[in-house]
Amino acid sequence: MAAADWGGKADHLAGERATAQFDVDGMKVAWAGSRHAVEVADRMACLVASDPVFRKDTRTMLSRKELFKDTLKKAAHAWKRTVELHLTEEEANLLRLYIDQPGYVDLHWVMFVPAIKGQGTEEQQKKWLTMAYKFQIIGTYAQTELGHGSNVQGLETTATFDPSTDEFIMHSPTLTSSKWWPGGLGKTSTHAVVYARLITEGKDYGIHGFIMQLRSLDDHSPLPGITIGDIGGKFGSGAYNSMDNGVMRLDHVRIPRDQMLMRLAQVTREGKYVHSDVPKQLLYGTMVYVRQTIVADASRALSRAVCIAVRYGAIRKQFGSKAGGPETQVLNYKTQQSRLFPFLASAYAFRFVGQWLKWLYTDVTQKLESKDFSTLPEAHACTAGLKSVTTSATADAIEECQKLCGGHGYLNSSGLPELFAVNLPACTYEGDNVVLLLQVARFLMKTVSQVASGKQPVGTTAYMGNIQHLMQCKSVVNTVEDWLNPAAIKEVFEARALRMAVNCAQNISKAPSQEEGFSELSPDLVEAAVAHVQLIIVTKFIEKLQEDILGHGVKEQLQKLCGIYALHLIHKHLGDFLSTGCVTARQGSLANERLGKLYAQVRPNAVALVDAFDYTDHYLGSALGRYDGDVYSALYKEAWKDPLNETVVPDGYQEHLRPLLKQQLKLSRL
Ligand SMILES: CCCCCCCCCC/C=C\CCC/C=C/C(=O)SCCNC(=O)CCNC(=O)[C@H](O)C(C)(C)COP(=O)(O)OP(=O)(O)OC[C@H]1O[C@@H](n2cnc3c(N)ncnc32)[C@H](O)[C@@H]1OP(=O)(O)O
Ligand SMILES: Cc1cc2nc3c(=O)[nH]c(=O)nc-3n(C[C@H](O)[C@H](O)[C@H](O)COP(=O)(O)OP(=O)(O)OC[C@H]3O[C@@H](n4cnc5c(N)ncnc54)[C@H](O)[C@@H]3O)c2cc1C
Repeated sequence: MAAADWGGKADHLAGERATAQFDVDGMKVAWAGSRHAVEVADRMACLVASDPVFRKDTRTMLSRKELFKDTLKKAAHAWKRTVELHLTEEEANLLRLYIDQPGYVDLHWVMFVPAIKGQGTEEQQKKWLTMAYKFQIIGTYAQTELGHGSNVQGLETTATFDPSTDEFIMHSPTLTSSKWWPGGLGKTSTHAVVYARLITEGKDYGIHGFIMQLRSLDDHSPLPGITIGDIGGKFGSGAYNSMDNGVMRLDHVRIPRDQMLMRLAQVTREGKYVHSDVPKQLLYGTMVYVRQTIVADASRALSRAVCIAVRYGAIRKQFGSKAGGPETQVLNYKTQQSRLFPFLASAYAFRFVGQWLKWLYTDVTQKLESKDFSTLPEAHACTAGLKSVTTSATADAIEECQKLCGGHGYLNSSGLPELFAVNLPACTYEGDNVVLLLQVARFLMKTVSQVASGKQPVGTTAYMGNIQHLMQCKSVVNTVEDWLNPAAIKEVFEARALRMAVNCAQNISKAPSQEEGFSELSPDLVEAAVAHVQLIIVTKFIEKLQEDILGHGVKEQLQKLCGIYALHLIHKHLGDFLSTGCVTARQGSLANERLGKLYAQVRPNAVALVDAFDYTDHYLGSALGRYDGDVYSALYKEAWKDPLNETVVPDGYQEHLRPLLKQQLKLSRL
């Protein structure tokens, strides 16, 4: 299908496709998760690619105002098509994804609706979700303030209950309490879930969620007492500037009591605070949900960058043989392969761990519904850790893919600058990645202490129960081939993660207090958390290979990619593996040798492996990553679209360039 908007012209990558040793259709199914997923994604991608309203080839050339208006137009058109075509929720989500332009609808569907679902009572859900589902109201998630983002408990906005009127008074007491960042808040949202300190009967009960109407449903003007606007331009052209991230100040704005989200806690008519018998952390449930979706976003973004760099690498040629033979495709350089193929493997690894995380989230949600809260800490640690590791790796990889494409990768028409700019903030939003890794570390330290007191850990920390073995085992790897054994790979990752966590726990216990020790050792704790999360990713990839995977050669390719993912981490973090005594220097170099062989085996399959992502040229948005590989014509054509090329002689020539040139000419004649 990826050729659908390609039109059957000459395929410059045909030779590359002919060398593939596996069934690309089968790989598409493995990547997407099912045949149904491939089919529905194809249909939605084609729907978007064939609709002129969803064009995005000149997006980076638009002014902020034009870009914002274009986003409003696309969102409205998408909704129109959703209704006209009676799209299912799955189809509508994919439609939004392939439109590929961040906008208020993301916050509406990904945060506002889930916040009400998770924290609203049945009655509140009925009232607000009915309107939200029909887009009669547009909502956002207003948590972060100018002064605090990571420290949610430090938020300053107040919601003070007034029993005389049965209302909350929503107020921003300081400049730093201004809401700052919520997407869609700046210019679009009519409503928001606003997080504020609940004060009743003179007592501060901490942060709670409240539904507030922000703008008139007649003329869109802000309601009395609400000052609201956009926070200004952001990194890169196009990119996240399509989103109206907003600032909001509240001046004693009154809302009815029943607009406090009351599933987790209530305030009675008399003003009495009542907390339900559920963990207070459920207030953070929306963030857990979104972090889980961000892992899937990361694998998608990474796979787009890799697709561009692989296809371009197969087209781009530099230098020939000394004997004057043909020039070399840059993808054939071993240095390109060792930089790029780990990203290819990571894209698949993140995709599979994202599919598993979605399952975990669904499982935990079902347990929560039946009041089983036991798996909540693990769900928090897994979503926080995986969000952090996958988004950081993705942002770094997109930047490296730009370099892998040389100068042309720096052009907007390569698609890479925008891809980088859109995905970079994923390292910050929904929790700064370091802050989240410290949460994982906290969970690990608790687990280590539970293991020490004889409790058997479960789920993703079950390996810690094997402490006697893992603290002293030596890797059995003795030859390059031994690194093909998944059990050998898993063991060294388990041993490294456990030993790093136990080292941290032992060092913390030497500190004057737990808190001081945690703070002092936080850089080590972050590394221990990364080791644990990488173990999860490696494990889930290995488990994926134990499933039924159909299609000629598909499993074999995935085995190679799994090997690359794991072994490149051993190579990259060799210091960890050596210092914890999990591998010897010799085993480290055997891993590297194995890695080189795997790169050579993947090389003839590289283009087909990125074809399996099944991206249309529209979605990829890259002159370098085109399906047909006709890179140079595309680059040439794209250049002429730039507004600078609208006139042959540029604006400003008469005022600035001509006088300068004339003056210099005159001086030279003197
Ligand atoms: C071309 C592009 C195409 C389009 C692309 C479109 C992409 C669309 C995708 C859209 C997705 C997103 C859009 C971006 C929108 C962004 C939104 C936001 O950023 S919203 C704001 C998010 N804010 C944060 O994440 C704040 C981070 N901070 C926190 O989460 C917490 O405060 C934290 C974790 C730092 C904890 O703080 P603290 O240490 O103070 O602990 P607490 O006292 O609060 O907690 C004690 C206890 O609770 C545990 N805990 C913490 N969090 C959770 C949780 N979520 N679930 C369960 N448990 C939790 C914590 O570990 C402690 O446990 P204990 O047992 O006591 O150790
Ligand atoms: C594009 C974008 C969209 C967003 N959308 C929304 C939205 O829709 N709604 C919303 O409510 N918010 C939104 N946010 C806000 C976002 O959630 C916060 O920016 C994020 O949670 C990080 O918080 P912060 O900005 O306060 O960073 P800070 O916490 O101030 O971080 C600054 C630095 O301090 C470090 N640091 C902080 N605390 C610690 C610690 N305890 N230990 C060690 N290091 C620490 C961090 O690692 C970081 O390097 C958005 C942000 C962005 C960039």
